[in-house]
Amino acid sequence: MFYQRPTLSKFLIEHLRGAPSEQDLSALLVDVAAAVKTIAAVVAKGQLHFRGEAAPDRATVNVHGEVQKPLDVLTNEIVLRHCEWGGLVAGMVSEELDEPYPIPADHRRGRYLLVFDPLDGSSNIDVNVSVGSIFSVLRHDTEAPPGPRDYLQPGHRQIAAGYAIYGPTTMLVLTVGNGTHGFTLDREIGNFILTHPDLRIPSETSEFAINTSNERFWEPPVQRYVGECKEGRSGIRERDFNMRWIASMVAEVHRILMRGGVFMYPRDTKDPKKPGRLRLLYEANPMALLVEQAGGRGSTGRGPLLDVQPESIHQRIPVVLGSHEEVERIERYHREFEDGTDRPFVSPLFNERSLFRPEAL
Ligand SMILES: O=P(O)(O)OC[C@H]1O[C@](O)(COP(=O)(O)O)[C@@H](O)[C@@H]1O
Ligand SMILES: [Mg+2]
Ligand SMILES: [Mg+2]
Repeated sequence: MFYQRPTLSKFLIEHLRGAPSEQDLSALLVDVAAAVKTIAAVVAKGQLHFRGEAAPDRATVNVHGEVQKPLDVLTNEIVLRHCEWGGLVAGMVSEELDEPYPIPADHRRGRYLLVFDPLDGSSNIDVNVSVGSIFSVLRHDTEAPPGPRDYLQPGHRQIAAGYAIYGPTTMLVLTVGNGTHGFTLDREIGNFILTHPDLRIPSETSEFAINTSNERFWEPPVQRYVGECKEGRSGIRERDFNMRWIASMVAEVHRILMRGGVFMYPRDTKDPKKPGRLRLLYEANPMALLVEQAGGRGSTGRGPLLDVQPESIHQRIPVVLGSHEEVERIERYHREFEDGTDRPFVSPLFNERSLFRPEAL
């Protein structure tokens, strides 16, 4: 089948033409895309994949203390095997590995570091809901093999970032620093085709995504923001909001890139040892870059995500991202909370237009 639209390889050649130092980057991204195609095929098979084989009977636990599903382990292997041999990466960090993955001694080492979450939203696998993979590429401009500290680069140093979403269609959404672009996998010809060039996130939204079962653990600025959204047209926002929660960050960010919205996994007090749920290097940073390249904003609630200096490879971070004006509003609520000028959140039962407001009783 012949397409007028560019394939991923053609797009990369055109977009990286002016950057001779990044010649190998397109080759690496093509390797990542090959891994994504393999994962798409495996995910699509579901339980059929393990038919007749010993589906692992002993659950393993990753560095985060989370039970690894067989597909977490398998998809991690798929990315490592596709990307370790091409002489393009110097090392890799994965959500599923305690330590950075060193390139085997008999393979050539390249000048890039690949960090990834091979299967995001894996709790959705058993219920056949969209999952994804997330990745980010950093530079490693030295001959020496990378140590853990070499991966601790702030998000604005990413030279490429992307995710794959395994939904009704498989898509690869990518940035190499000049916009965010979506490619759809044509399974018959095995190619990613540019179907969504230059995605733009509307700056305002009436849709938010947050796990409200954690509401009692949120900080006041987040309670204030979500409370005001829920008040809808009877509150200070003067319009109704809609809410979504897919429990798969890839699917939430994809929706935001397609039609706007705001996604939050904020700091909470559920587990005081954890400053957030999502991981900085391979979840928050790549998504923040994709969102910012599409005109949105990525924040911790207190400042830009892409400016955070990582302290460890599996560090967690609060995440607020999506439509620019909404994220700025949430940041303002955090500032007002910290300097004591915030408006205390008043239940809708007692707001200005309610019959139940204290002075009306
Ligand atoms: O259990 P919750 O609060 O719904 O968490 C959902 C979040 O966890 C994640 O699934 C974490 O990713 P992993 O599946 O890679 O651990 C995010 O995609 C999602 O936003
Ligand atoms: Mg994840
Ligand atoms: Mg994962």
